Amino acid sequence: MGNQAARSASFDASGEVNFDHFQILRAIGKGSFGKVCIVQKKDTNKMYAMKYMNKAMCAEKEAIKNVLAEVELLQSLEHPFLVNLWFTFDDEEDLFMVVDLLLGGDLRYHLQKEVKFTIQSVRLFLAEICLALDYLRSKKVLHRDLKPDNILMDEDGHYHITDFNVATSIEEGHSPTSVCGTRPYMAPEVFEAKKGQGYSYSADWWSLGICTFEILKNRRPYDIHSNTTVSEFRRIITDSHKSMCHAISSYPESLNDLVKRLLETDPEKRLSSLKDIQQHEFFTGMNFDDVLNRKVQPPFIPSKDHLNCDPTFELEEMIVESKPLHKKKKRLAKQNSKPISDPIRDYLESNGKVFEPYDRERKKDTKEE
Ligand SMILES: Nc1ncnc2c1ncn2[C@@H]1O[C@H](COP(=O)(O)OP(=O)(O)OP(=O)(O)O)[C@@H](O)[C@H]1O
Repeated sequence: MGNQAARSASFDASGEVNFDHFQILRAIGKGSFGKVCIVQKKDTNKMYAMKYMNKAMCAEKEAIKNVLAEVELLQSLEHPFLVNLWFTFDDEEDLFMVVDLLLGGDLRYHLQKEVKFTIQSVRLFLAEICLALDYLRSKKVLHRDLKPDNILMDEDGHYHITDFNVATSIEEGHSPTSVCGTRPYMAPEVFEAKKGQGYSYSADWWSLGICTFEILKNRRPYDIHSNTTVSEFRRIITDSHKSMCHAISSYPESLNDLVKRLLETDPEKRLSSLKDIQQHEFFTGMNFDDVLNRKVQPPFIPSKDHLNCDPTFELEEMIVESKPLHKKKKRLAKQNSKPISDPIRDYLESNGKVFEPYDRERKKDTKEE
């Protein structure tokens, strides 16, 4: 991406974090609400992924509430196996989230490439994600959309959970009851939440069970789709339970048992805590402190020869995009005379709040002083 504007911009590194503090290197991805590019912070030279969402588009898609909730939630979290938020700021057009840069591609990408994960890889994958889920539980957070698309790998082969768009905080004594997430990965109690009792942390562990099966077999255990109805759901799970068990029967018994216990339909009986995991035979001999400290060498390391993402995003940004990021400075300078509506700040104002940029680096410095 051309970055003349960013490069030549003068900026005050001691001031509030903003777009000028970063050099835009290249576009790497596109989600339903925004785009992602690789950036370098000019004062520290650290690399990050910068997600930016057009404010007007957020308002059009009625996504403002969720986006702001995600930003607020991410500010309270930090863990080696999450994609951590470092900075948030905005300008007239966009809301920016600067997060850990993970260049190993998402798990979906590797499944599509038909990577054969060894038992040892699956073991480390599970240990790292279980540590992240345990951390989320300690923060009273339920992710609600754990799936291969939302698990990113770093260049060393460690796993990181991302996309907290539908995550929720669980208040003491209040179980969430809204049907949320991606159907093929949704726990039965979430799928049936409206007629049931609500659900809790164990819902994420069901999704982890589905992901684990998918890593082993490169397909999901149950034929559930975005249009599967509540009444079909139970029948599909009951009818396919035997074939699910059969499909994994050639793996070591301890792994078999683990997958079945993650895919336990009764959330009360489901394996759903780090303690359960640490005591399970499949993890005999695994030192979870070493895992947490990234001292366990990942058996599968994503290829470094190429960026594990689609190069078309870069081309699209340069050719098709009507408001390219690298021309932002000029564009905003032209607009300066015109008053621009700001749906995000308006939304906050109507809720008695103001937009505040976030800077995790500065927070850490202030703590250390
Ligand atoms: N932290 C990151 N490091 C490296 N690449 C990333 C990072 N976050 C996202 N990407 C890339 O950008 C793409 C789009 O990510 P994004 O999170 O915006 O959307 P999504 O998860 O695909 O979709 P949705 O917006 O529907 O959740 C991802 O598929 C991935 O290739």
